[in-house]
Amino acid sequence: MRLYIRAMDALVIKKLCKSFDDVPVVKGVDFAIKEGEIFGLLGPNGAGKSTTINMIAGVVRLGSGSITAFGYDNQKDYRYTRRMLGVVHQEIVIDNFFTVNQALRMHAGYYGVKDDPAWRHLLVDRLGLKPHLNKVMLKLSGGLKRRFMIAKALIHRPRLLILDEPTAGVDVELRHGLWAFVREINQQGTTILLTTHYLEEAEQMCDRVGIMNHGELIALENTQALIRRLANRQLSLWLDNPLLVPPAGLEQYSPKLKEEGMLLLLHLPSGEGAGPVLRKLTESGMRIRDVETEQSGLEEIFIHLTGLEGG
Ligand SMILES: Nc1ncnc2c1ncn2[C@@H]1O[C@H](COP(=O)(O)OP(=O)(O)OP(=O)(O)O)[C@@H](O)[C@H]1O
Repeated sequence: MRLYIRAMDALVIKKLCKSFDDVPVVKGVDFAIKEGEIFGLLGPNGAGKSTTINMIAGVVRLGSGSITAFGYDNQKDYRYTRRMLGVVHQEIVIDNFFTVNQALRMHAGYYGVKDDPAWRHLLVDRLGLKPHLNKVMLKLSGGLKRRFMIAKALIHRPRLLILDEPTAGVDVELRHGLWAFVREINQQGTTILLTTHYLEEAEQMCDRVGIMNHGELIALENTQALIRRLANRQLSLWLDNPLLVPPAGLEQYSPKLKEEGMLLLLHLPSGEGAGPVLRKLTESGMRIRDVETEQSGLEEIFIHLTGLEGG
């Protein structure tokens, strides 16, 4: 008999609902995250992502449904789940008059965890906070406050790190550094749930993504599988001889001519290779000098599914 060992669920969300003033903003959301995953919760402004995350974190009261973290109910077993989660909220919340060092030590105590200087130093080091340890928080720049919030969320070594827009308003270099660090702690075993408006980052970072729109989950899939299933590919054909109009019979590929008729652009539907259309064109006598294909990504799928522009 073969034994299958399944990864434990880090988070299980069932039939989650929430209304504010009788207006439903989360409408029956179901999903589960496996331990060790990097999961992205995406959606346009107002889709209900932060409300969902705030219910997971226990800072917004559940409307109905259930949330279980590592097998513990986040209502009944709040004392346990609080220890297992580290949350970086979207709004910057800091302890204005404490220094970075004081605040980090204090937060370990808040979670009932003994101060672990080696871990604290590693966080401080990896998040570039070392030169700022003795500064009061009030005087930190926005980017440094974000880095502090990430250090604070990790100080008690949570098993699930939740990042709600951690790179909003952060410069490109710091964004890369933060994601590299998130990847590193994920490889060391921490499960990650994140939201971001930078869909390219979600595409690169997330094993799976859930897309929310108007309080509902409208897609939930392995990121690359979603892209393969829904993304179109653009085929660019550089021709030997210019065309005045696109060749007949290609309507399904929405043909367009550019570069004074020397470049023919075709959209390949998802799942269709370039072979058949190339054969058809060469058989019709068209001389093709060069071919390029370009795969659209999560951004285009997001716009297609939500009908809205991403970030
Ligand atoms: N405390 C609150 N009281 C009343 N309405 C709220 C409250 N919190 C959120 N909302 C509303 O709930 C809806 C969902 O907001 P939420 O912040 O969850 O969306 P989001 O997907 O995180 O958006 P964003 O990407 O802009 O952060 C919005 O219409 C928002 O105005």
